[in-house]
Amino acid sequence: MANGTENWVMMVTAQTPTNIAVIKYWGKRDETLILPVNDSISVTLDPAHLCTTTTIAVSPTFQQDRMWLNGKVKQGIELNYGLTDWFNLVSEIQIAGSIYSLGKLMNLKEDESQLSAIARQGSGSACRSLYGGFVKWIMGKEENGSDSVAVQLADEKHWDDLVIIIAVVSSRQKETSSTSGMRETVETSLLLQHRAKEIVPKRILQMEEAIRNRDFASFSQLTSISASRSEPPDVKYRHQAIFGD
Ligand SMILES: C[C@@](O)(CCOP(=O)(O)OP(=O)(O)O)CC(=O)O
Repeated sequence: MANGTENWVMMVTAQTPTNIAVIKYWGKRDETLILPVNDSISVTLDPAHLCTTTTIAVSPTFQQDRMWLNGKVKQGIELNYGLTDWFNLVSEIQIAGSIYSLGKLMNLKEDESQLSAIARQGSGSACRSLYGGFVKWIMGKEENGSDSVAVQLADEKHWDDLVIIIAVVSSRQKETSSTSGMRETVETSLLLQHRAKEIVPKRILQMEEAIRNRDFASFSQLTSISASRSEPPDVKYRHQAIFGD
């Protein structure tokens, strides 16, 4: 306990990879435990190119919780410690995963369910960064989230000539956060439950097969359908002028 005379600082640093979803999750069934409405699959990016370096510091001399992101203080963060996060990428763009690297920092190696639960508190998709290669985040059914875990589908050597190019088209922070976008979708979308129950489970199986067979045509097609959140066929019945752009 702090008695006013102690001035120690304890620091731990961890580095974790980021991941990019190829079958995305969109919507949470529990916002506290961060439990998704559907399974998702991602590719973990090579940490030699993209990663997050997180340093956490605790000290009885710290007066308040503070967080720095890429060297700048972030406001409105409530933590019981000082935390610095560095992305080796220019901005806070949407590359899912690893934001606080919490599981790794706490060094909980044994229990996969606990690791996923802790990583999810940083950002739901962060639990997929616990493994390299291709990773599935199983949504789980239990109310306490114990079966909502990340599992590795194939390691990083399985498809080693697959190259992912990240093109940063804007460094502006996105206007709607994933958290609020998902909340609004869960509250208002008539199609979300249909997507989660009927569409995604089939896509997950197709994607698993595409990864297993290193079938780039299917892999890329499934990835782009999942990213656009619209369904083929992409038929526009109205003239372009009606859309007003
Ligand atoms: C579209 C997504 O990238 C959304 C990721 O959302 P987050 O997991 O980053 O959301 P929060 O937990 O609210 O921080 C889809 C995905 O990565 O599966």
